Amino acid sequence: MSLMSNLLNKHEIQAIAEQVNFPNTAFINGKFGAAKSGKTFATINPATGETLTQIAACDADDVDLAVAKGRKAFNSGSWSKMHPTDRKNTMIKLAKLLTRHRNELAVLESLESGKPIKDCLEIDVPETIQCLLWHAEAADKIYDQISPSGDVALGMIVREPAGVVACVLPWNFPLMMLAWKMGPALASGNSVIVKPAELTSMTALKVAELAEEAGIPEGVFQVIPGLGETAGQAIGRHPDINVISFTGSTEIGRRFLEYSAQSNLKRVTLECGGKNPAVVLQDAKQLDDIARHVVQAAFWNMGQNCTANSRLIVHKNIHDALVERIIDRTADWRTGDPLDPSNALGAIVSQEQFDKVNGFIDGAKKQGARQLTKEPAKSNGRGLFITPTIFGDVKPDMEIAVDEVFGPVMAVIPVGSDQEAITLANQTEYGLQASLFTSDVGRAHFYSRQLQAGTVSVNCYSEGDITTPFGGYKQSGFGGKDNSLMAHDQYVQTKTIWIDLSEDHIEEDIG
Ligand SMILES: NC(=O)C1=CN([C@@H]2O[C@H](COP(=O)(O)OP(=O)(O)OC[C@H]3O[C@@H](n4cnc5c(N)ncnc54)[C@H](O)[C@@H]3O)[C@@H](O)[C@H]2O)C=CC1
Ligand code: BAL
Repeated sequence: MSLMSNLLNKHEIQAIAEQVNFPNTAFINGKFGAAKSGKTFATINPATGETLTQIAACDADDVDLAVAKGRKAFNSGSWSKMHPTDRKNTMIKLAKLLTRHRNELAVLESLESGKPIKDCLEIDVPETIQCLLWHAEAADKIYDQISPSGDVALGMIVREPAGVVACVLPWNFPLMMLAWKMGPALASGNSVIVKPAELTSMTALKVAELAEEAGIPEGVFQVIPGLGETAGQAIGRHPDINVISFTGSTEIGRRFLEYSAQSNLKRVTLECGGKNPAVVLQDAKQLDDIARHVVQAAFWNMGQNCTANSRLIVHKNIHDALVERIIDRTADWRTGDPLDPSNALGAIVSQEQFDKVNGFIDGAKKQGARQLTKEPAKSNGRGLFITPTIFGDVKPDMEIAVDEVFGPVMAVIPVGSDQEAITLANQTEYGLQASLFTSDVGRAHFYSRQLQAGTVSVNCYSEGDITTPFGGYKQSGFGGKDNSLMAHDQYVQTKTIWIDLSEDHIEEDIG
């Protein structure tokens, strides 16, 4: 199956946008329907301010129903005890359906999130499909273990699905984060309940439609859109959910730990914020390449990325030459209509985020940071646009050097030595990702070990790929990893089965 998305032209994209149906009802036990309360909330196109549709606002009653149906499906074995090869094939069928609907998914994703359509077509949708396929393939390739317990016993360590899993999603990569979680959770045999972020519910609901068509049994994959305070909290506190896999802010991640402690001690895995550094050592060469990576790292997805490199920590000897190149490169990142495939950046996801990012920009100016790029274009009158903004001479204690901005804002911090660069890079409560640039392989090894981050990319900006575990150190994450086979560990529990093989026992049995 080809995962390559043909990049459509502007007119073709517009035509899809005009015809596409907006999925807006919850998907519980194989049926689409309104929330029990009948309540809805608006989903808004951040590029135009228009309301796209009203989405079912699920709350505790809907969560109760979905969990009951998920548990029933789990206990029935319709999925949990299905032969792993059949689970694999069903998930592959889903991936094929996603491929068939890839353009529609990309347009829905762009419309509700403001993400540039080029990214949706070339990155988000293909990687979503690849992720589901990769985990599907793993379903019948992960083995249980036999312990080294000698001849007197057979110690079997078996992996069993955890049960009912809830995935609580962010809005910055709605489809990709869905796939990162539903892929391994379904492949391991769980019943999966998804709560999309309230800003971006539609693509998860479209996936539900396709999951049904693929033949995933009812109750096994359910989507309950809703607000964090209501649906999210009800999930967090539910006594019959076994695992919650969360991506979002550290503040809400912390709350899920509280919910768990106050309810049934459900397992919680957290993928939270970051204040990620790009560290450029004194010996770094290839400044053009470095500038390309640093700009991508800071501004991709309008900087709304948990691994955004929002701090550039650069040795003073190469500072000017590098910063000049970065400013030149930034001009290539055209910001505008997300549905125009020639734009690299789209809209900021919501008014709240837009105000928050502008607050950081204003704060940086007040605190004395030097604005190196033009005054950011803050809006086209209707939509929420902020052009890439770079501040120089940033002091390590300024807000933009400390807080997660989650917008297209880069803080440049000059340093006098490589060790100072590493010390500053680690001077944060977060530890998700760090990029390190050096021309010396020894330094690369030495300093990448010193960086306190779940992923360190050397001479590039990267989060790794589907084969490498993703998750943070410190307050960036907790409890498990996304991606790679380790992701499956989030969604299984291990059981020891100890079978006595001692001679006494056998003689007794034989009589
Ligand atoms: N690590 C990451 O990838 C992300 C980080 N963020 C950070 O978080 C900041 C705030 O963005 P938000 O959308 O507000 O993220 P958030 O952390 O509030 O939302 C993430 C998910 O948690 C749910 N949620 C919110 N409040 C809840 C509650 N009280 N109980 C249970 N569930 C709840 C939301 O509905 C959503 O599904 C951003 O400015 C950014 O700094 C946001 C999204 C993704
Ligand atoms: N960049 C993938 C994870 C996240 O931003 O939440």
